[in-house]
Amino acid sequence: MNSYIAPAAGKPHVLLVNLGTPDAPTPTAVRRYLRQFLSDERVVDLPRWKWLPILNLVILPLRSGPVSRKYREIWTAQGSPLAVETAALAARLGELRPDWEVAAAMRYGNPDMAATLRAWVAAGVKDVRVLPLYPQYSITTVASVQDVVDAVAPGANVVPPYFAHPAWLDAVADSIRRSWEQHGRGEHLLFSFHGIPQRLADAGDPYPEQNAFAAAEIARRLGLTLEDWTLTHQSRFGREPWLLPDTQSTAVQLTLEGTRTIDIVTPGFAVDCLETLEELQIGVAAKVQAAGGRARVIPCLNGAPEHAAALANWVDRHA
Ligand SMILES: C=CC1=C(C)c2cc3[nH]c(cc4nc(cc5[nH]c(cc1n2)c(C)c5CCC(=O)O)C(CCC(=O)O)=C4C)c(C)c3C=C
Ligand SMILES: [Fe+2]
Ligand SMILES: [Fe+2]
Repeated sequence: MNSYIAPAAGKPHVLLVNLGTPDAPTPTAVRRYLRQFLSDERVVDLPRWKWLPILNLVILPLRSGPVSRKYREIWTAQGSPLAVETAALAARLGELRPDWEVAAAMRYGNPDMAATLRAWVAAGVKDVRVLPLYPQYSITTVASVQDVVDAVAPGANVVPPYFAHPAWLDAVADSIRRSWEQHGRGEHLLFSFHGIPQRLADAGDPYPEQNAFAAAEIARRLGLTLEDWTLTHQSRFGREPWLLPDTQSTAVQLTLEGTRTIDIVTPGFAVDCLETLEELQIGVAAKVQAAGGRARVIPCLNGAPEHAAALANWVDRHA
């Protein structure tokens, strides 16, 4: 025996988990992705006998084609923005913390979080930390990641939501300031968060309060008054009432009332994705322009060094 080499299994293993995205911007790949995503009872909590026929006979046949065309509009040479940016963030975190093994995975689609966790458990890794890339808790997102962890790596540590972490709040506020310096400051700032059904909020999902806290803390860091900003929700799905007010209606209403320039920031999304790049940057911006105004979407933190540093610090605190 010569020199001793510490086994890789001895390092803390940190898994960043994002929602997931299709493997290709095609109807077939989108269908496969939506089937897995929308079959999750945490996401759609209707009785299976009622939901699965609707999903398979109505939603998937009608939605896969049109949604694949939306993905096509934002697809990059490296792949889906959500996958590319999540991998970039994981790489940045790995550079920052060479003492950790860092990987990126998805709740739905690839790379599959369950497969990564099973491989780590099989390799004898003792210290596994899972960081869901959702700043705010929702049963529809974080509880679903927890389900997979409970099933395949029950000894792993799931790091709590970071919506109140000062370093993260500072990083988002700084990104808004930087956008203002580069492009000028809009007359109004919208904090746009992905929606959930109002019914889940009424039943106690803490998501709305965590969004409100984060938006108010970021606004405070920017010295904004209550007239300067509005919290809105986007990406409504299905027919039941979702959280209000809606991002697009609010942006158009503000424009019609005379606001000429609107900035939109999305502190519920760790990285840019279909919902920020297509729904907001393409869709909402066009509606605002048609109403005679201008909306600018501020990029997510993505692989920014301050983002990786804030998350590293948060993971450390919850070891
Ligand atoms: C009942 C349906 C849905 C709930 C509840 C929901 C909650 C939720 N979603 C995110 C983050 C993202 N969602 C994204 C896409 C997306 N979301 C839904 C449905 C629900 N989301 C669908 C059907 C889709 C796919 C696109 C479409 O068919 O319209 C994405 C982007 C994925 C990408 O590939 O870029 C993100 C991110 C959160 C944070 C959340 C609850 C808090
Ligand atoms: Fe969603
Ligand atoms: Fe959407």
